[in-house]
This record gives sequence, C-alpha cells and structure tokens, in this order.
Amino acid sequence: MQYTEIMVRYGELSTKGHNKKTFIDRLGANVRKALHSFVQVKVHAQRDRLHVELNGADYDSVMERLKLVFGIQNFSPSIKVEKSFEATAQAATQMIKEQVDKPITFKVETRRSDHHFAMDTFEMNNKLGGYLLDKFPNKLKVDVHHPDLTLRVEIRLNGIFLSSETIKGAGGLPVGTAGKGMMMMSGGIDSPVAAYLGMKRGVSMEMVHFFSPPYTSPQALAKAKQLTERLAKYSGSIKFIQVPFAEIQETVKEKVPEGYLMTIQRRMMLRLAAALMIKRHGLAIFNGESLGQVASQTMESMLAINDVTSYPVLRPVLSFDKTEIIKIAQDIDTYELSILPYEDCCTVFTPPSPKTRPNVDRAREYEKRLDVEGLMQRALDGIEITEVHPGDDYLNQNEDVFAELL
Ligand SMILES: Nc1ncnc2c1ncn2[C@@H]1O[C@H](COP(=O)(O)OP(=O)(O)OP(=O)(O)O)[C@@H](O)[C@H]1O
Repeated sequence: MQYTEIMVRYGELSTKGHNKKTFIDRLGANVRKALHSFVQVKVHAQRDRLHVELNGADYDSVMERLKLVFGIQNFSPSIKVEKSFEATAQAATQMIKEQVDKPITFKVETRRSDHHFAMDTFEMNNKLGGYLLDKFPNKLKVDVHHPDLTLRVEIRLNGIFLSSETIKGAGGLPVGTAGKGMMMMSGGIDSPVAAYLGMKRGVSMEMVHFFSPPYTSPQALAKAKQLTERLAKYSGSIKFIQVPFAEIQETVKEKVPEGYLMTIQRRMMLRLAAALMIKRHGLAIFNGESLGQVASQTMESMLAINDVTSYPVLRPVLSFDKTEIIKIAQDIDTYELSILPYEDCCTVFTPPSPKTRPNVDRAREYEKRLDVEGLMQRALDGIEITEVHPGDDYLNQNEDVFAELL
C-alpha cells in the first residue's frame, strides 16, 4: 500500500487545557527532530491530530521512529484520496485486498470535519460498507461491535483519508514540556531506567556522570555514554556531562572514617549535581535509587545524603522491585550494556561495610575535615560536555584505541 501520511493521535496532553498549544508545539518539534533524516517528510501539528506527510518516504522506517516519541497515544498509516466516493471506494478496495487472506469481520467508521461534503458519516459508512461487501462477498462480514478490521474514513477539507491499522505509541508527555532535569547517571541498571521514566513524563534530561580516572577505565566512561546514546533515541540528543571525581574520592578516603565514606561521597555527588542544575537552569535532580536495594538506599541514608540540598531529588524507580527495573531495562535496550563489567567509581571506593543507617549530624561533622568548596570548584572546572546522538558509538571507539595500544 502506498501510504501518503501517518496520522498521529495525542495522548494525555489533550486534557491539558490552555497548555495544550505548548504541548502540541513541543510534540511537533520533537517529531520533526526524530524524523529529520527523512528530508521529504513534512510534519503538521494541529489541534486534534498531528499529520506526518510522507511524500514518498518509507512509512515503516518513519513509524519505527515515531514509536519512540513520547506524547503519542497511537498512530495510523493513512492514504489520502480526492474528495469523491469513487476515489474512496477504490482506495478502500485496495486496502482491504491486502488484508483479507482469510474471511474477516469489519466495519467502516467515518468522521467528517468538512461539513460541506455531499455525504454525511452515516451515508458513507453504509454506502462504502455495502460496496466492499459486494467486492469481497466470501471474505467480509460486518460486525459493528468487535470487528477484526475497522476501516477509518476521515473527510477533511483537504481530502479524504483512509486507514485501517492503529499502532500503539510510546505514551507519556512530550520531552521538554516538564522542564530540564539533571540525571545522575552511573553505568548501572537503575539510572538509565530512571532517566527513561523521567523523560516519559516530559523531562528533558542532561546526564551527570562522575568518573574517577585512573581508578576507573575509559571503558566505564564509554559505557555511561553508550547508555546515554540508547536514551537519546527518545529525545533526539542528550548532553552528557562528565565530572572528574577522583580527587574528591581520594580526599574523602583519607579524611573520613570508613563507615561514612559512602555517605560523604554521595553528599559530594549530590552537591555537584545541584551546582550543575543551578548553572544549567534545571528544575530537579534525578537518580536511580530504589528503596532498600543497597546500603545507600535506606531512608536514613537518603536523609543523610539529601541534607546537602533543598532542591528536589526525584527517584522514578524508588518503589520498583529489581525484577521490574530489569524488565524495563530490557525493553528499552539498556540492560545488556548495564551489565557489562566495567567498574563504577563508587564500586572502586566502596568500603566493605558502609553504614546503612548513617547519622546526619555525624556526616556534617566528618565533612568539616574537607575543603568542600575547593574540591567542588576543581571538579566543576574539569567537566566535559558531549552532545550524544542516537547511533553514536562510544564502546567500539575505545576498543580501537585499546587495540592500537596493544
Ligand atoms: N558514577 C556515578 N555518576 C553519576 N551518578 C551516580 C554514579 N554512581 C551512582 N550514581 C547515582 O546514585 C544512584 C545510586 O547508586 P548506587 O550505586 O547506590 O545504586 P545502583 O542501584 O547500583 O544504581 P545504578 O544501577 O543506577 O548504578 C544511581 O542510581 C545514580 O543515580
């Protein structure tokens, strides 16, 4: 079938009152970004629907990209014909022919926004239904309640559009409509899932990754970037901010009792994430903590760590079981990368028995032994920012470097 456009139906945003226009404009921009490599495609974001005019582009490839755009409830590949019953009947015949290898039930469902068109919706349903029954006498039967196939006919000012397939979209809200978030992105399983869930609710994420050369390898850094690449598919591109953390970890290890190493390191990470958030006009910090999962993820620990900032620290996977998080990670294609065995800066410096119930006052006390401002400033002076795009390859780049070194 030579489809001419993809008709996109909005998700939750259609209930957003006067914000609706902002949401639709953003979704339009996100769809354009997702489809920018299809030069002939035109996107029209209108009040009730968004129309992707294909102009000859391969509709399967376009639909694969659309499936990743948040804010879309579902979409249908459609064919546009001139405004006559004959043209509609001809296209409908072609459409049905391609889908009836065995007998099926069907119904015609017409919507009409052009009220000057000669036939109303009732007439179109009946006449077109009858025409198709005549054309496929042994294959089609009408069932208006639970049809196998619904042939949708939309009579609009600029033509008649037919579709028979509805494909589920990614749901959620268009990325960017909720503002910017700073995602604390490790190389683990949980933070990419947390980032995905935040993006699904409209947050435009920037990744903050702490790395500790020479204790952590270039591969560990590349893995965090590659995970970001997987998530960039949902927003077009993502800024990856790498923050050097070795000096802080060495100093904390030297000056702080072992039981509080992890708490103080996490306090420093959160301070840095908050400083970056302010500088880059973010509205919240996100992390991948899930309650009770490891030592730093008890409520006492969260209290002791969260103490360094009054900005919102949002935890999208807080109440998820590990198996639930893994399921999402598999669905979004981050799991296999996350389990690659490249060490994270936290694992390198994790004491054998960190305090699971640290005390806030004690954490503050131990921290007085550090030049917090100086350490932070040097870490912030050393940041590097990379714009990560879908399709970028970081892991294999490094393999080449290693191969050359050997
Ligand atoms: N190197 C890092 N850079 C940025 N954020 C980090 C880093 N390490 C940990 N974090 C943040 O702290 C959270 C808790 O980390 P922790 O290592 O305790 O848990 P985790 O369950 O292994 O999480 P993850 O699977 O996301 O690594 C992470 O989800 C992430 O948001």
